Amino acid sequence: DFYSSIATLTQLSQNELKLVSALRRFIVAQEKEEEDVEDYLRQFLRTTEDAFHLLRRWVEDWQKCFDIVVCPDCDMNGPKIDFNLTRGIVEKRLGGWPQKSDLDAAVSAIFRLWNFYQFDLHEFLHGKIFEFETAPFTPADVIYIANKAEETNNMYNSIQFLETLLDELKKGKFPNSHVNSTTLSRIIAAAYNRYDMPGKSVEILKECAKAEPGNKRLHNDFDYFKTRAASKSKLENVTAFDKADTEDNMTRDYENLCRGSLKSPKELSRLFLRKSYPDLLTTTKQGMIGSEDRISHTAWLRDQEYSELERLTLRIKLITGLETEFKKRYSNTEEYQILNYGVGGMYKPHVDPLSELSMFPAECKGSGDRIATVMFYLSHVMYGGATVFPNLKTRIPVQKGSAAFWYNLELNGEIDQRMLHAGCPVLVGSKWVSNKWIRENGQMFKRPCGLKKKSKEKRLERTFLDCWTFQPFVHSCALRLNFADGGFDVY
Ligand SMILES: O=C(O)CCC(=O)C(=O)O
Ligand SMILES: [Fe+2]
Repeated sequence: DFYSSIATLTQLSQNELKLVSALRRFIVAQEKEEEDVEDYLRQFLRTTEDAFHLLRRWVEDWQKCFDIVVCPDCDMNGPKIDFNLTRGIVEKRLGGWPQKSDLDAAVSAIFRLWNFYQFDLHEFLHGKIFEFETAPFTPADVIYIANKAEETNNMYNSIQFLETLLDELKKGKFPNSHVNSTTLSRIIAAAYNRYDMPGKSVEILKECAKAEPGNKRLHNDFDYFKTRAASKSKLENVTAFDKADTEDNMTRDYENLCRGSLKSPKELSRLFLRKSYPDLLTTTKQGMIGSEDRISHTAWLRDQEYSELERLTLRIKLITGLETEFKKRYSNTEEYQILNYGVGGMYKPHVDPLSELSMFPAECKGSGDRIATVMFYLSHVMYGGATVFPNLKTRIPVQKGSAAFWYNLELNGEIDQRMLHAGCPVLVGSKWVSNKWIRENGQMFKRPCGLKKKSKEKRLERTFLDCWTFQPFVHSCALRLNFADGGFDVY
């Protein structure tokens, strides 16, 4: 899986440079021999950085280059052998070539981001998302993306992309397009027809049919859709393309919070940690989750691997008043979990307790469930990526060096459903976070349990969800907690 993290995309990008050099060497050698160089190969040597374009190049365009250069029945000369060798080395280094599924994931991410953040599609096609620049799309890219949407039964997205492209083509915003607006209108009309809306197909083609009386194909289509529309007994459901309005309140709150429309005073809290660990994923054991619920890469770090982590765990103990020691058995905490989300990466609403003993790591088998979560934000994200709590209507924006703390369990040990939370999709940037889950074991006198759910808590009762503010440059463990509601504590 190459898609779900910026770290792997960066790897692709770096390795691509090697391929580009080999291809350049090949072209130079061809030119020296005064042999023709295919236009495709020359044009190909442009680079862009976003996931969709990067993956499209790897999955489709590079393949085409290989087919041209390393054709099965042509002689393998020096530069050809060199190029082919480089391909083999790069493939080996990457542990496999990016697959169509990676590209599909990048396309799904485009839709997810557009649905979440509702950026302007017209601007997006020209490489603009809010104030950010990305690579512009060609009409062929947009048609490719729309086809993908249709393949996954998402006609709404498909039609929206195509109609936006048509608008832009008509405005002359794609001057060098190989697709003209009549061809695109026919594509859109056919899509409506597949969705059993031939009336819409007729409407789409009306204008070009008038303007191009001699266009036979167009008129064939037009007549066909007219006949179909006339034979349809009932009216077309023209609202069929409205965005499905089936979302429950929780999902709506989740999306609204991600857009930032429900602000919380907690946003004012900031925590500055002295150290972050941006490069650890590549040096320790790795895993990845590419499920529907979570799109990110994961690594785990034991406290003992870095002395900084041991100190950090001690800090958590001092702040929370909970037992945090990491032990081989009956551990009070889990290893540090490091997560990296790329563009489009996210984590759907969930609660952190695992409930099932079989999912517990060995050191926590007898440690009870995740009583509390401490989550550190290790990177800035340019847009998106907030952590949101739909039931509390609260969001914590990403702020490098800050951390959030919350209890997952009620005092009687039941899961506290208020703490349902989610990681919003990253729109621009790369999000790194780290979780330290604190277990029930050892907290007996630290957070005494009660028989009832709402038994009164002795301390930190205001802080079932907190963002921490570390004043920068405080000495190791003497830190100050700045509660969002104005409270102030010194440890
Ligand atoms: O990335 C986030 O903001 C949330 C992560 C999270 O909830 C988790 O890892 O359990
Ligand atoms: Fe979580």
